[in-house]
Amino acid sequence: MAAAAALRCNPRPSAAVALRGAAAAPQVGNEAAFELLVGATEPCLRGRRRGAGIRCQRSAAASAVVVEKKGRAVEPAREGANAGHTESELTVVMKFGGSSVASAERMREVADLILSFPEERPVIVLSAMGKTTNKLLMAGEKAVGCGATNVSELDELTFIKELHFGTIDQLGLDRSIVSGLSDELEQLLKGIAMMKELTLRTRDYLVSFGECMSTRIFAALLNKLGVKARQYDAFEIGFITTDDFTNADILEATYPAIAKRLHGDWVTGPAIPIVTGFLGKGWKTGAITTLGRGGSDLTATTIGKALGLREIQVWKDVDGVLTCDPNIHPNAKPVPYLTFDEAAELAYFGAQVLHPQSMRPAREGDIPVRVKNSYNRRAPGTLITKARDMSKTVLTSIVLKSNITMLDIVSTRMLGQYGFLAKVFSIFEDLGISVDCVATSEVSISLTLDPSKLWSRELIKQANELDHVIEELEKIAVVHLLQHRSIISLIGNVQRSSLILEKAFNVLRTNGVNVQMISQGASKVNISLVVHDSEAKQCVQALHSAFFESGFLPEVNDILQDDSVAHSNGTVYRH
Ligand SMILES: Nc1ncnc2c1ncn2[C@@H]1O[C@H](COP(=O)(O)OP(=O)(O)O)[C@@H](O)[C@H]1O
Ligand SMILES: N[C@@H](CC(=O)OP(=O)(O)O)C(=O)O
Repeated sequence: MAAAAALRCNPRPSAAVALRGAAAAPQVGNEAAFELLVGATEPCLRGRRRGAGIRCQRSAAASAVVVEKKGRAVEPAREGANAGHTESELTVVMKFGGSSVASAERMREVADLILSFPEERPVIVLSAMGKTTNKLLMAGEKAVGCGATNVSELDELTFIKELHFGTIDQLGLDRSIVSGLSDELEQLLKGIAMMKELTLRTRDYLVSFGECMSTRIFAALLNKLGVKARQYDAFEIGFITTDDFTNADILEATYPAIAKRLHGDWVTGPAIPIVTGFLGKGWKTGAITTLGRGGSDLTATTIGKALGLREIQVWKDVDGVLTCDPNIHPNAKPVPYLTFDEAAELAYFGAQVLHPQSMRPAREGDIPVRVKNSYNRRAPGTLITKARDMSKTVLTSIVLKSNITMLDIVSTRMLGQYGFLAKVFSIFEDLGISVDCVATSEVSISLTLDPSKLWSRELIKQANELDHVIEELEKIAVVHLLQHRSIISLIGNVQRSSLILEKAFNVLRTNGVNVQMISQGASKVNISLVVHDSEAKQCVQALHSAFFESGFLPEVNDILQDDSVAHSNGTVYRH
């Protein structure tokens, strides 16, 4: 079986490039203890990779680890734990968010959780502890105006030091693990105070201390527990990004680079990799970048794709992706299955639970993503895959994105009809502003602007930025700027749009809400409605109650099984 797998994995061995020599080691069965694996000093015989990264194989005959560029895709069997992966390979990536590692107790629990999966050989991605990122940002803002001599007294700096040194003490670790970083952080804050300026580039350097500290502490904890672990700063191991500070995009070169580094280190000296989430290195500047708030999810899926892992797990403080934000509706329920498309729409349109870009690598590598609760391990969570049976799906989840800017743009007919749309969008392109939802008529366009892209510019400049957009648009159109709007996204099966919209508009009419724009059709899994901010939460609550708590969906499912309704173009059903 192993030999056959190896053959399939390396169809053109002559094209392979020798990476590193290594002595043969005995194969270890899947059932072998975790400690045995991480304690092993020799690489096992074979490994193979899927996805866009490199494929690695150690030839038994040549006694060398070989790496070759991805040729034709190799489909491993998926059945069973670690199916298709040999013992020399890392199998899953497990990402733990800030809430999962917020304290010494939580770190112990996460260590215990990881060790409760002895059959896995995981890569661990960690976020900063608890609210550290927010505290760092706050410290930076305060430093701008407090004067260098007062930096040491900043409450946020004291909080960060107490949290990290306190955690180290409680875990019985050595303070030197982070003392250098702590000094560097204080120096940086003094620098900001002296310059009286906090640029986006400095902001990214500043927040990087959170992940750099949490990963060092956690790696030290695992090592203390007798489990070999190795800490990595993502910006040192090949996470190459654009230089868009605070919202950088991962570049393609990242995949082979991190696969080479993580796999190479693993086969020469197996130790669980503990990688900083959220961080990268700008390809032009060489400076530390961040991937946008919540970006550790993206770090995890990038690693999953690069190494062709069996599964990507993101461990949160909720029982998976829920039917809506639990802060909006306490009765939100876990959604057991999602497709990458649904999850991507959901994330992009505001569900904080997943980073907006995080589904892309998973989809490209076709690696399943499991969203789990580190506070409730037994909860099944949400499994996100390429496809699922949508035949009985109507609505999956309701998402709210607030504080949206909307523009109504009506042509002054200075341009021909065919030139109007092109001109409008070229203005957004020139100014680098993303558009979320669009509705067009012959001579007008309504659209909403992506707040995260606006946010990524300095907040202070936002007003000027919009002024500039409007100034440009007014050369060809009459423009109305509508602020404080919200997008409510109904994620589900758009093939059932009549059913969804009939129910939704019923609810909105009952609540006296006027929809200001609707966007449907472009996405097969999302219908977006724009309402005023002041009505949005109440709308989501009412919609959630109507769709998920009133027995509506089970009733619809019953009807969908009835052929007569299946052919009734979606309009005949009971209320
Ligand atoms: N549809 C949703 N499903 C689940 N959680 C959601 C949803 N919308 C918003 N959330 C919020 O997202 C939080 C989890 O995301 P996040 O804080 O980024 O997790 P972590 O920091 O652990 O990665 C939850 O605590 C919840 O409050
Ligand atoms: N620490 C970063 C990155 C991150 O992903 O965090 P979390 O996983 O806790 O959402 C942030 O707060 O944005």
